[in-house]
Amino acid sequence: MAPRGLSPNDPSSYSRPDQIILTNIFLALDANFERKIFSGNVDLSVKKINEDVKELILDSKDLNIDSIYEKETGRKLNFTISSPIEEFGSKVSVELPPDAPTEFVITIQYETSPNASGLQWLRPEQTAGKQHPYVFSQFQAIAARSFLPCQDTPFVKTKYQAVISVPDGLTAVMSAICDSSRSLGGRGNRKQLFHFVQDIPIPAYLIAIAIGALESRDIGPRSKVWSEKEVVDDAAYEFANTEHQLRIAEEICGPYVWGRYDLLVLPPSFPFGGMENPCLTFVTPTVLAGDRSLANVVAHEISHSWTGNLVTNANFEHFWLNEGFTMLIERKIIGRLENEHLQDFEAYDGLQELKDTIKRLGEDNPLTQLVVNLTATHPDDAFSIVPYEKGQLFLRYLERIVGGPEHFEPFLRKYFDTFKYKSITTDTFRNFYESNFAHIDAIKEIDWQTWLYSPGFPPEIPEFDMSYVKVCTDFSKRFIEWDGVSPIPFTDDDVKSLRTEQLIHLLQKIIAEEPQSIEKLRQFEDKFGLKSVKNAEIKYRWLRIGLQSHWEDKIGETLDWLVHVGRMKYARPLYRALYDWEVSRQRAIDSYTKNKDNMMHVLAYTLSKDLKLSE
Ligand SMILES: CC/C=C\C/C=C\C[C@@H](O)/C=C/C=C/C=C\[C@@H](O)CCCC(=O)O
Ligand SMILES: [Zn+2]
Repeated sequence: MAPRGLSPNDPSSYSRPDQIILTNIFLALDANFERKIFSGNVDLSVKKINEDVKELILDSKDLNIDSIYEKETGRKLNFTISSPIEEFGSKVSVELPPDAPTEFVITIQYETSPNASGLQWLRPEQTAGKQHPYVFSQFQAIAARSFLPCQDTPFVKTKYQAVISVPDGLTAVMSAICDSSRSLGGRGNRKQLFHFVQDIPIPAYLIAIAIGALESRDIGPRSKVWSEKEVVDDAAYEFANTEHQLRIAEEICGPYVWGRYDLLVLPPSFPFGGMENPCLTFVTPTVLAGDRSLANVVAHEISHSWTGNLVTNANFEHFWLNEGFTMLIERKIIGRLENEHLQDFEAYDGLQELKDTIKRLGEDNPLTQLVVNLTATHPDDAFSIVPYEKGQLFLRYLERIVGGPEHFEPFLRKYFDTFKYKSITTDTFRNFYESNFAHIDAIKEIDWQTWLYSPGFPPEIPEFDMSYVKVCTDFSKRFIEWDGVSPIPFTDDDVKSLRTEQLIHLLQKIIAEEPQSIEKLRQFEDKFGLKSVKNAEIKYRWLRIGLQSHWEDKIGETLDWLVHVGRMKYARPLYRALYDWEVSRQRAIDSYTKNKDNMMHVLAYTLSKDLKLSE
């Protein structure tokens, strides 16, 4: 448990941007794969808000800080580093010279730790090509402080530039524009330099880096896909609709300001489906289904170009502002890209997952509120789909109250335009909505208090178009009522008639049912071709169904899969299911213990709690 930080703006940060605020970050770092560290300098430009401020407080985690000095004069600055508070890291207090001007630059010489919570260093054998090492970052929510000393709060947004030196033969990419004219190594050089510029102010959690044997393919006028060469062509196929999605997003949200929209497909230990790093979305290889059926992850990350990256939650208590809006825009993109039935189908599917999550967490659990209190809670411990799905339901409700998309979408564009480059809280959004729709009487009936601050189910569930749901409900009923002795109640045509999304939904429905007999599951697996299924959303649900029905064959299959796949969305529920069954519990713990050093920190940390190995 961490006490609320000193910051009045953010319980997860030590920093005091109300006193003195970062205005620019310049990183000059060397990537050392032997030692698994970055080392070098960061120049932090700062601006006093209070002229009497005596110290600059920065967040850090496991950083080895060598020296801090004023850049212009070279004067050394005294600093102290507090003892760390668990996952929150240490407070770095830098003494400011009494005559420091209002704006100045400090240089910090430092190196990261091999255990940096925001970085994963992979040995060559852990990569697709097996020849070269790889490192990637995941800084949301508060792991940027393990890469650089900074004000690690989304309240603070800065531009950044970086010069990264990497071993010859490897390529560095960042959440910025690469200045390729300056990013040259030269034959025979041991190291090559990559230069990056991010000219739009972003919070520290959106700084991102990956270095590996990367190749790229153009997939549109402003997009490339990057990955190791073993997967780059599959990735280019899967994401071929990116430009189309970007154009639809611009119709809904306004101009795309980030210049490039590239994608990086990471190794399978990447812990999330996607991460909206500006200019370069990071994406898990588990979305490479081979049939573009999981491209909604890209619609989601594209949406973040406005929701989260332009208009940002001021701290992670207001995370729903990032994710609820993103889910809304994601589904609007799907609606226009495909059809409105699918938009509603996905929203309905999300509602089922929300119900399961609220049931699991408990209806009175404060973490099921839209706005949460993170005073004593680490953001990683608060993370769930609640801000995503409950947030999206709230926005759909707010949209309906004011007369539907025709009125709400122009409002959304105005909202993005008004608050672009800023970080805001829920109150700012509420005031903006209420003043924009002051002429609509119906808004008086909105129960903001319950929607925002009450735990449990949302006060109102919209009516969804059920065209795609009906067949899933019918299939699920047929399966559940089937005795397993008579012939399986599905024809080959039935199987072919289902869209991938419907099969996923059908499996989700079966998860919510009582355990099924293994004989039924075997026949279902054959009929629907689930044994060697490539689609990770299907595989994950099928493994869950197998485990909850105590099908022993599925224990080994699950553990084998999870040795490589670190996506939290799959790994956590599957590990929990293994833990819940006494037959698989010890095997799950043994497998976790053996593999945890190969997992990204956020997964190892949350799994240790799921497996009751830590508090
Ligand atoms: C109320 C919750 C408060 C704070 C949570 C914020 C961050 C938590 C941290 O664990 C990082 C989350 C990063 C998420 C990135 C991408 C997601 O959208 C992926 C969703 C799951 C998936 O598809 O794999
Ligand atoms: Zn998101």
